Amino acid sequence: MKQNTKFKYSEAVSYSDDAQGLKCHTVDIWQSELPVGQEACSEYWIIFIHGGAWRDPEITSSFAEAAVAVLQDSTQKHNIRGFASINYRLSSHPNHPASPSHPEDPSRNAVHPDHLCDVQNGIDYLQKRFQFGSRYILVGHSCGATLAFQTINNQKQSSGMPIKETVPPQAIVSAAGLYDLVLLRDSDSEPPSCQGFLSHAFGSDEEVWRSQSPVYGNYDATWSEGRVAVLLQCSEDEYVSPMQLTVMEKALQGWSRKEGRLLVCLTVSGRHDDCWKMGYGLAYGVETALDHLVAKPSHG
Ligand SMILES: Nc1ccccc1C(=O)C[C@H](N)C(=O)O
Repeated sequence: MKQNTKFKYSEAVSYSDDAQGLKCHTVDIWQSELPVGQEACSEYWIIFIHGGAWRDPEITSSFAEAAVAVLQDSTQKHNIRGFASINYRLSSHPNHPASPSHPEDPSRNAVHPDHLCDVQNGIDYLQKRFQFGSRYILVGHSCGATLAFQTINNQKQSSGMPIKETVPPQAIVSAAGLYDLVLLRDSDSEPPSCQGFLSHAFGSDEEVWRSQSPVYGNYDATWSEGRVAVLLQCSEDEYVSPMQLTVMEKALQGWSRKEGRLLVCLTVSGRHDDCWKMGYGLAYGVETALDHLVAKPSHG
């Protein structure tokens, strides 16, 4: 019965085989309880990646809860096979007022590409378990948006830790994204904070910041599965300037020219974190992506 779509919730499912069993190597899952039917080819997994400047211990996988609640009740719910929200190791934040990081804590001392490795491991776990291939939408907020685009650009990265090669998503919904890291630092307000967390997350070599910035991706070459990119900006964002969206829109323009692809930029109301705290902003982005994916199904 369409009206009875229910999603079974599993909290903190481990995606890693490490013996430590770290909480940061887990994913929350909401799985549709409907039997896989004829509509399976129009059903998507929605996979969330949280923000928090790679370091904020108060922003975790649970950031997706409000958007999941909105989407479970939306007209698009029949096109959703499940939701997942990925935790990943954070970078150090020794000055956090309530929970400063400890130098020995393996979950709070990550440096690029650790965050990305974890996200790719989470997606790999979900892809193996649920077999959805490219039929998923990656939804990233703030640095989670950076990570979402990095999963496409870093498929074959060979230096450092091995990164799982996951099948890229058919759509990305990115909200308040950090797309050009050097520009982010250069447009920092007073008192500056970006230099600090960017150095903790990527080290001091700005060439790494540049090469890891989503604006320098070659999406025409690397994202052949991609059919929709929805870029959201928050009208009262206190951290991210509208320039970030402008440069990313430009970076995706060549990719978007191919027939059947959609690049949309949307403005949602509220401050940097309101779009996930209230859920409506992220849900609106996901609904926009699903509208296009389902109206023009690909049979590839
Ligand atoms: N300064 C930023 C610039 C861009 C994006 C996020 C932030 C943050 O500070 C977010 C987070 N609430 C934090 O304090 O870590």
